Amino acid sequence: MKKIEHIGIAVNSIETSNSLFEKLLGTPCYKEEEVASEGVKTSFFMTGPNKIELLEATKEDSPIAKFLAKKGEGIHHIAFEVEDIVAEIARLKEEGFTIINEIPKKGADNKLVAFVHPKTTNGVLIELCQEIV
Ligand SMILES: CC[C@H](C(=O)O)C(=O)SCCNC(=O)CCNC(=O)[C@H](O)C(C)(C)COP(=O)(O)OP(=O)(O)OC[C@H]1O[C@@H](n2cnc3c(N)ncnc32)[C@H](O)[C@@H]1OP(=O)(O)O
Ligand SMILES: [Co+2]
Repeated sequence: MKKIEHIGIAVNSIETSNSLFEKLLGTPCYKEEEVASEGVKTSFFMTGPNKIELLEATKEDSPIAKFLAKKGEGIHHIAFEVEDIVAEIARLKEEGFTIINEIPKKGADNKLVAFVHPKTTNGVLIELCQEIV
C-alpha cells in the first residue's frame, strides 16, 4: 500500500453534502462522477494532498443504500493507492484477508478498484485503487 488515496463518505444527497463540504473544507468539489456498476454517484474534494469522496446511492440495491439504511451517513471506506492491484490482492489473500471482488473492477476517478471485507479488517471497509494509465 502506498498512501491513502481517498476517504469514502456515504451521504443521502450529494447536492446537499457538496455545499456542506465546500464550507467545511473551504474548497469546491472538483469532479462529480456516476459509477453505474456500483450504483453510486460520487463527488470529489482535494484538501491539500488528501482526497474526500462523497457517495450517494443511485439504486436500491447499491452497497451505499444498504449502508445508509443500516448505519446512516458517515465514513464508508478508506481507499489505499497500490502499485499493482493484482499482486496486492494475491498478497492480502495470502495474509488471510477476504477480498470481495478478486478481479479488479473499474472504479471512479480513472482507477481499477478492489475491496477487502470489513469482517477481516477490524470493521473497516478497505478499497485498493490502482491508477489506470
Ligand atoms: C467504485 C466507485 C468508488 C471508488 O472509490 O472508485 C467507490 O468507493 S464505490 C463504494 C461502494 N461499493 C462498495 O462498497 C463495494 C464493496 N462493498 C460490498 O461489497 C458490500 O458493501 C459489503 C460486502 C462490504 C457488505 O455488503 P452486505 O450485503 O454483506 O451488507 P451487510 O449490511 O449485510 O454487511 C455485512 C456486514 O458488514 C458490515 N458492513 C457493511 N458495509 C460496511 C462498511 N462500509 N464498513 C464497515 N462495515 C460494513 C455490516 O455492518 C455487516 O456487519 P454486521 O456486524 O453483520 O452488521
Ligand atoms: Co472509494
